[in-house]
Amino acid sequence: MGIDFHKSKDTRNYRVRYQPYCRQFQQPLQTHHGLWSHREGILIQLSALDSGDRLREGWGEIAPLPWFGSESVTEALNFCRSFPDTIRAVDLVKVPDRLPACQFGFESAFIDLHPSGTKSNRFKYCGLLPTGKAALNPELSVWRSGYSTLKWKIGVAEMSEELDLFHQLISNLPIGMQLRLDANGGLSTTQAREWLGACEHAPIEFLEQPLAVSEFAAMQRLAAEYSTPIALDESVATFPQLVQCYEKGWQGIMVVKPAICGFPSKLHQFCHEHPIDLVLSSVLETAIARRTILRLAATLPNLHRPLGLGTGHWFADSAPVDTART
Ligand SMILES: O=C(O)CCC(=O)c1ccccc1C(=O)O
Ligand SMILES: [Mg+2]
Repeated sequence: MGIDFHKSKDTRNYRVRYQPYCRQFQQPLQTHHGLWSHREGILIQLSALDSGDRLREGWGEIAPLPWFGSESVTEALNFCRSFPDTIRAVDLVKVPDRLPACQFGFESAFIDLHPSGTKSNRFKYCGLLPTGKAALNPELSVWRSGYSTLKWKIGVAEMSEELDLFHQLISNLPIGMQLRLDANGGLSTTQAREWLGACEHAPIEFLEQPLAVSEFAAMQRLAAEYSTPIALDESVATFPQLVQCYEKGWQGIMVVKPAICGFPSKLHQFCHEHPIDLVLSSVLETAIARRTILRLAATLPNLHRPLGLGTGHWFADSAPVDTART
């Protein structure tokens, strides 16, 4: 990950193959952005014979999240079709900034070809609860999966109804369990204040993206006024946005979804040069992108917060996707 693959000495020609996929969720995920029922993406495979005539393969994944400002799967697929079917590491610069999920996918495949022996890190994870009343079901597997932190979506239903569920959820939380609340930018300033008031004496790790991306200054004011931390998510979706929020003086938590944040090497470098309070988070990608994210996590400094990757139970077919055809 420390290697910048744009300047890599790897001059080999790799054959590129790609395979679109679609995975159904066990149940749709309800967020302020709407109802989401399946994940579509593209698996990337690079292959070449090495000097000893052994086949070398690297895998990457493009898992866009257009409602967060990344490209769509169609745009990603059009790019894959237009890209040469043989590439070298230096060709990564040709993946433009308007396609951050493609930047992640293609560089991931190169990283996979050059695995560096990183220390194995045992991380804590945050499990994703279903939205609304469903979270209260004690039979849910997330309650028994050993998570120390759970995330619950808000900004979806009527405020009073959600607050009522919130109090029930809090009173049922096991001792020591923390909760992340994620509004996906769906609250007004007044509602955000009401939520932050309700969080005051509850075990809330942070309130994620309470307001719309355009409300940066208002989120800075909320962060200064309340004891519950505010985390940015949609506001820092892509790498240029992350840099911009940092430069505008955001000192709070940043939830970064590597799969839509552009080149992992750029994120790696930025995190090494700047002391950011980082949470890595899933976009409900497959095991391929997850592997890249875990490799990245193992190389980052100050990654003290549980990883937002506790989403495996979301898929109906939880077997890892490990084959690709063209
Ligand atoms: O970050 C996590 O803990 C879980 C992942 C998550 O919440 C999520 C998953 C897919 C798309 C958007 C989001 C989000 O954080 O808003
Ligand atoms: Mg979020």
